[in-house]
Amino acid sequence: MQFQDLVSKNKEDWLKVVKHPFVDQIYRGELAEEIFKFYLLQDHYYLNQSMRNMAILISKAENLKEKQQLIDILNLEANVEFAKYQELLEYYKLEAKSAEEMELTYSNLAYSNYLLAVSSQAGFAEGMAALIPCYWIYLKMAEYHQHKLKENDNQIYQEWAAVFNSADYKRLVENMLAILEKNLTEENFKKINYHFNNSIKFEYQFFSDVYQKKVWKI
Ligand SMILES: Cc1ncc(C[n+]2csc(CCO)c2C)c(N)n1
Repeated sequence: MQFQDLVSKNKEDWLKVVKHPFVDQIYRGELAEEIFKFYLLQDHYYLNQSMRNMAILISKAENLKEKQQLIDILNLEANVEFAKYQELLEYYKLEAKSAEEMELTYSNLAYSNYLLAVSSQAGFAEGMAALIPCYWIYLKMAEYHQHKLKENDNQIYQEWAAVFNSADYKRLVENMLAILEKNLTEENFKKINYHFNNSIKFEYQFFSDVYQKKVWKI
């Protein structure tokens, strides 16, 4: 079994994420600033949880090479993406809040806790399968919308997009895919696909809630 089998099987769903209006508009420079600011605050929480999740996966990695690769990715997350978010929050004079102090979207709370639950309670391969859409889909988004940046005169959105369009980022994602592929078998494919698909759906819902600025209310 190969990563490509997961890609084909889930194509209809992941293309919906890639083509979500939030993504199209950010690459065109047309996304309303209010929505972007809302995304930043929600995503700040998500990234914090995502770093915890990576730490769990690092602890479960099978060998030194996999550990080193995952540590590199955590390093990128902490020192590139998360650092960029801190800068952006300062630029917009926004203050990142803890979960108890902010209103989260339902999908943000559900997705970040889903990742932590799979990583801590299921095996290493399942944890990787649940986590990979988060990285891989941002690469697919970059590939699909990159050409729109030429006419995008929003400097902030350009900088945001640049994080996911570097050779370094591509290499890190490819390393993750190789780790998953090594752990993919006929026997575990169904389970792996289940987690991969759930996270793709969570990515869609994350954008969808943010696009509507829809916090969790009953
Ligand atoms: C909901 C949500 N899903 C995925 C990402 C993208 N992302 C999160 S961590 C990471 C690794 C590199 O820092 C990447 C690409 C996001 N920001 N928000």
